[in-house]
Amino acid sequence: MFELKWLWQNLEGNRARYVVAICLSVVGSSLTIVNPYISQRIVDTFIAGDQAGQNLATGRGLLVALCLGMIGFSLLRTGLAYFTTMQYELSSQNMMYNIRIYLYNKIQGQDREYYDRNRTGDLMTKMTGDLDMVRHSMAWIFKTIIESLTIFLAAVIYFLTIDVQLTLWMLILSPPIFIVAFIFAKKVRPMYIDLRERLSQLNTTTQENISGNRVVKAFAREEFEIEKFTEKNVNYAVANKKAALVWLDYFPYLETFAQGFNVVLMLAGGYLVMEGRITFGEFTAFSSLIWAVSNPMRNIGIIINDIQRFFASLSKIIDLYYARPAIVNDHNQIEQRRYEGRIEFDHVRFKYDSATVLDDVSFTIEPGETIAIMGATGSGKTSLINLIPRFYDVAGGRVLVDGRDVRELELDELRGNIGMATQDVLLFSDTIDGNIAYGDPELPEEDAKSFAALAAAHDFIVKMPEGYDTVVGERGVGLSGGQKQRIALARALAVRRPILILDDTTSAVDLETEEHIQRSLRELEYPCTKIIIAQRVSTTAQADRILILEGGRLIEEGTHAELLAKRGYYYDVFMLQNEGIGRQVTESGQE
Ligand SMILES: Nc1ncnc2c1ncn2[C@@H]1O[C@H](COP(=O)(O)OP(=O)(O)OP(=O)(O)O)[C@@H](O)[C@H]1O
Repeated sequence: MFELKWLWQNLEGNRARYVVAICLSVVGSSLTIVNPYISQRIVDTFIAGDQAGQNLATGRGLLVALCLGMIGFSLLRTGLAYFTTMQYELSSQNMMYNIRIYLYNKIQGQDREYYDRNRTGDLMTKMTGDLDMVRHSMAWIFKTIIESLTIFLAAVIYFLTIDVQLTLWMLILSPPIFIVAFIFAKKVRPMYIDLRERLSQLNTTTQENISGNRVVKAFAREEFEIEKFTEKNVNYAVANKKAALVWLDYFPYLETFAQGFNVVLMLAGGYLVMEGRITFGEFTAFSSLIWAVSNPMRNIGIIINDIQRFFASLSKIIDLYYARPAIVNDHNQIEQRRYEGRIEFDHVRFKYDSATVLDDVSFTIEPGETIAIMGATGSGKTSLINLIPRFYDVAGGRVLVDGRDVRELELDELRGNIGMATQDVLLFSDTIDGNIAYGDPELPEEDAKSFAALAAAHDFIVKMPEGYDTVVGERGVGLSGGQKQRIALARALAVRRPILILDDTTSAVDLETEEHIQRSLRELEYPCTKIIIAQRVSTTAQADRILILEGGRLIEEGTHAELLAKRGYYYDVFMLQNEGIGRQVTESGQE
């Protein structure tokens, strides 16, 4: 079976330990029959046999030895069980540790499309609940199965050596138990797959609610969110109960059959004792080992339950394990070149699934140029810039950097030549200094400060209680939208890359601050091609050229003055923005 083969492969480095654990399980479980055997000897020799009285008088030494043997074997079994469990735990924990690292790297290596398709809550479920279910199965469920099977077989073999007929009478109950268990397993499997899906939905709802908590509060939608959560919670609980109740449907049959072993033993065993075919001691051995046959049968339902959960979780992990991103970053250790920063879009077409977002887009940006991109919301601006670091691949045409198709370039090198501040600002829960130096951990504090000053962030940072050492909360909590944008800009500038992409980075800052940032960008001390997505004419007016996108097509291209003269989309936006603020920007781009 593929899943088990996969587990075995991933057990590498811990296989010997796991095999030792299995062997010890088998040995330890086989020893279960030793004490019933000693009991049988004691009963036949000293209690119920014809010579019992005489043996008791003359063979006390043997009796004591047998009793000590029983105690000794009990202790040995306990010690073995302890050591065995430790081996299972160690090997399964080590294996999961390795798989967890691998999966985490795998998630890191996925492309943007993967993140578009997969929910965070689902990925979190895979990395936590599913992995733990598999570990639990490796350590406990497999152990239980192996030990139950061994005890069952050892008991049956021992019974056969005593009396074949009685053994067969007892095993008469096994086939119906297996049939019931098989039907149960078939019925319950899809339920656990469904249950796993509902758990993932529950986690996704919880995760979205926690990360979107500020929006929930802003719209006073707590009640709605609670209802949404309750619905998912009820769904999960109902599915859980349904699966548990299926087990309960089968439980009475399995339990009755399991109890039936005692009845068969009493009837058939009692008859054989009366007939003199087996001794009273042998009957005692049967009686004290009957659990070894009935318990595995009784537990078969629970084991099947766990096995189904195990396979449901394992298949999710395997999906993630083998997920191949379309855009693969091999992280080849090559010497990274510094690009000049020439960018060319050559009849680019791009789509998400089947929806075309960019169509026949062509333009060239020379090294050092500053290009502004403007367009209505949804016109494809972000999609366009995402093609440069190859977050997505084009559906047609080519994107070239320094004259080479980005698909031919080494991804680390390509991305290592681009500084980017995205529209959705994400800061890590770290110090402000740590956030600015995210792309270059070696960045001296003085440099972090000077980039913060360029991004108009220095003044507000030094006013914070601990200045650059202030820890910002998750996603930059404690900072205003504009402050977050400025730190993100400082972070993008601090890496000193030859291509700088800013996606609406100054949308939340006031005009005066924006002017400061524009000046900084013009006066950057390192050579850099800048692509700036902006909605304000005050930002775009300063650019060497402006591209206007509409419905995924490039409809206008030129300088501020050229586009105004064209009296098209840009001119309309210019007029609209300047009506209310007293024509701050003139046609020549000066304030
Ligand atoms: N990950 C995605 N999957 C599917 N469709 C997407 C995805 N991202 C964006 N789109 C769609 O692609 C189109 C262009 O989106 P894009 O974000 O590029 O526009 P934009 O011009 O940057 O908009 P805005 O100014 O609002 O940021 C939109 O219709 C959007 O719905």
